[in-house]
Amino acid sequence: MPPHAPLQAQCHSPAPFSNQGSKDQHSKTDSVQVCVRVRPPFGGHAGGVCGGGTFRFMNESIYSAKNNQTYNFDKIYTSPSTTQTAFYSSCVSSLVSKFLSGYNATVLAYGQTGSGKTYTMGTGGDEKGVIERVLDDVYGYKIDAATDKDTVTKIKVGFLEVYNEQLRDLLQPTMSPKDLNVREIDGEVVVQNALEVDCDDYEAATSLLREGIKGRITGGTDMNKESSRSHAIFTLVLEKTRTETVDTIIKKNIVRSKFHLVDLAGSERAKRTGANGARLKESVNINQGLLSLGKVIRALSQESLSKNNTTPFVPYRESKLTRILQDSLGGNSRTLMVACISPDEEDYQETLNTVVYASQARNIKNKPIIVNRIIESVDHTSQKLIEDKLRSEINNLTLKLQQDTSFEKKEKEDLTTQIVNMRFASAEAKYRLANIISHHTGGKSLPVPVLRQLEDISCLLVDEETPMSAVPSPNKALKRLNQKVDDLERDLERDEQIFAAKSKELRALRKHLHKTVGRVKELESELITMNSNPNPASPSPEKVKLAQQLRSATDDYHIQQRSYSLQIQQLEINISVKTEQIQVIEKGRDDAMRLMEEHEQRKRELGDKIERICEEINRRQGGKNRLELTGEDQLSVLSDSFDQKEEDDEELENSLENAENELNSLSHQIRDQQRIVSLQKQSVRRIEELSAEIKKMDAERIKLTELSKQFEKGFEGIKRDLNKQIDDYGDDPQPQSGSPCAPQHAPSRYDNKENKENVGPLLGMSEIEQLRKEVAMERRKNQELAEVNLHLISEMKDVKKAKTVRMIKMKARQLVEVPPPPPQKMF
Ligand SMILES: Nc1ncnc2c1ncn2[C@@H]1O[C@H](COP(=O)(O)OP(=O)(O)OP(=O)(O)O)[C@@H](O)[C@H]1O
Repeated sequence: MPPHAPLQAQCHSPAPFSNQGSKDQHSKTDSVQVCVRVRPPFGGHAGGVCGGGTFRFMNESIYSAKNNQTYNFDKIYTSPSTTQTAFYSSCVSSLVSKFLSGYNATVLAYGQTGSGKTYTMGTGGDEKGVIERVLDDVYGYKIDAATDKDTVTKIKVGFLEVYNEQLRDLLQPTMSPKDLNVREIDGEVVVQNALEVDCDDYEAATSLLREGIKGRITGGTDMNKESSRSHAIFTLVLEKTRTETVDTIIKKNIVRSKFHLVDLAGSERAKRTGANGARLKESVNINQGLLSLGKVIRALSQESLSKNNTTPFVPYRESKLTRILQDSLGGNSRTLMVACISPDEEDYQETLNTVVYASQARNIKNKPIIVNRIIESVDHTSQKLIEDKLRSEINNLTLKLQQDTSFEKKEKEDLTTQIVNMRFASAEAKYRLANIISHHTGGKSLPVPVLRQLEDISCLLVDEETPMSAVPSPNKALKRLNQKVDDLERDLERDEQIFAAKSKELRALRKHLHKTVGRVKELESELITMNSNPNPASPSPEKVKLAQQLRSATDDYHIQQRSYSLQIQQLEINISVKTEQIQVIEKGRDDAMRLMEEHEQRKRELGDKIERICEEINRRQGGKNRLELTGEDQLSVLSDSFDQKEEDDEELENSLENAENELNSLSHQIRDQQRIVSLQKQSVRRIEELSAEIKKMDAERIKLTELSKQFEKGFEGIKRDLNKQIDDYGDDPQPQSGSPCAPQHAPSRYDNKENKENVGPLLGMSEIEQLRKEVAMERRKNQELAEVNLHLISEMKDVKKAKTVRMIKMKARQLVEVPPPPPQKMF
């Protein structure tokens, strides 16, 4: 153990260190802060670096007499009586408050072995060092922050060690160093697979610190019998999540900051430690990390000193240590370097090295910023309340529409019955009219104009074929509305067209009725003039009855078939719309999957490329190490080949950086694609729903088609029977050609006994009068019903529109955030 000399009186006590900045240009808050701490001499010896005059210490600078140089710092602690508490509060505590407000922070302890790094940081021994004090403050803050109900504060702890250029996770010692890779993700340097443990309190965090310290690799050297042989990086992660809810949107503002507390391995030259064998290899690797750190510091300090702002190459990737500390040096962090030095005369060279090294670090400019992420999601509880409210509104509307619809449906059925009755009455009127004419003219021919008019009336009475189509049920439309949110507007338009067509039909019907009534009036006057003529023979009432039955059956058939065909048409439209929706959803999903696979493939290729480049770098690094091992004296001889290798390295570094950048951007794209795919996944449920609907509609369509065919068959049979019976009577009253022989049968209301009895053989004036009254009454009823119908249609339109708007809004809200459904089997 070498003799140690005590510090003398000219060593200054520390003045409060503040990150507000001191007088010179380097003290700005974004420069790396550097303070020097001199270890008290061992065994109370006097003399040494301070006392021997080798160095002269001032408040913020050190003068080296041997090379006549002055080195500036932010603060210098030379007094043996500087306590850990005083050092922490004057030097480190201001960094903690920055960390708590969201900035990244770093404290690095640098210096030769035995100079007090471990003592200062508290990564060994019993003294409470910087790390525990930082934890004290941070957990104190956490307790204070707990009063803010909108903010959740989480603290995580990680503890790594870089030993022999390999990473070790001190919180999971069994983890293989090969699985710990340094990567840059979203602009943040992270060690993949390294443990970050959630620690709720100070005790939990300090116990992890102790556990990690136990696992650290130490060993005895000539200079320190318990020397740390690795770089130890204790990391605190603070995550503050502030949550706000506006309407149904939950907004999370997450601020994440990192605090690296680094105890570097001793910076002394390998030969001074008296190391050989494994210890020598360790020393070389330690030096390698520190050498790279030195290069990074030199490059960054040149960058900030350069007048033309040229950016030299910064070899962060040269060692694991510099890669992890990339943010702390020249990046997004507030950084403090504690340069620990020994007071002993014999450590002069190491002390000078440390002083030079550390003073360079002061030139590094960092760019600290607070990084926050905002995540928005849907508040499902309030959304559910709104949905429930909307659902109950929809139910009310449905109920109302059902009531309206059943009323409307009944009215329409009545109307249909009345129209059919009226047609029957018209046909009967025509027949009776023919009888009356024949009776009054006694078989003589009528004047031509009278015959024409009679023909017209006859056509009008018999050829009335205005079909009755079923009015689409608003209730059905409402159900469709619920099922097909995407087609709401199209549905509405289609419904309006149907309503318009229906109204047109009703108008045409009224017009026909009007004409019929007019004709009946004209007929009346004609009949009065012809009253004196005798009554000719009339066709048998049975035949007339048969003809009426046939006509009635034909009418019913038409009405029913028309209704079937409209329903089938509507179903086919719905099926094709839904099929189209399925195709669109499936195409989108397939495209996203294909893109993602392509990206994954590219990512694998890039990963392989990066691996190859890293291997190449390691191979070259091995070569460089061998060069260094040949001894310091031969370094100058080999410097040329070393420089060449560095240039090659630079090239490799660049291509590695490019590959990593590409990999990063690919990862972003993949994440985006994954988001799209997870959104697409919810479409699977939609596809299933749509498919079920299509299946149901298809079954309905087949059923309707079948019914229609059966109906046609039945009608053909009835028609054949009736025609045969009519033919058997041998004379004329066949249905007119205007009644196209179309299919159908529904059990005819004219088949029953009561109706048969009501058919009289001939029409007299009183019957015509009666008919006229009936027609007028029907017309009035029709008008009233048409008005009711129009009123209903306009009400339905309003209701539908309002519902459409609500549904579209609801759909839009659902689309804003729907939690990705669990992966499902694709349809
Ligand atoms: N400021 C200080 N006050 C009192 N004792 C100190 C101080 N600094 C260091 N020491 C003591 O000096 C010895 C060496 O210090 P320490 O182990 O911290 O050195 P180190 O730089 O971490 O060495 P290594 O790099 O080999 O791990 C320890 O016994 C420590 O207690």
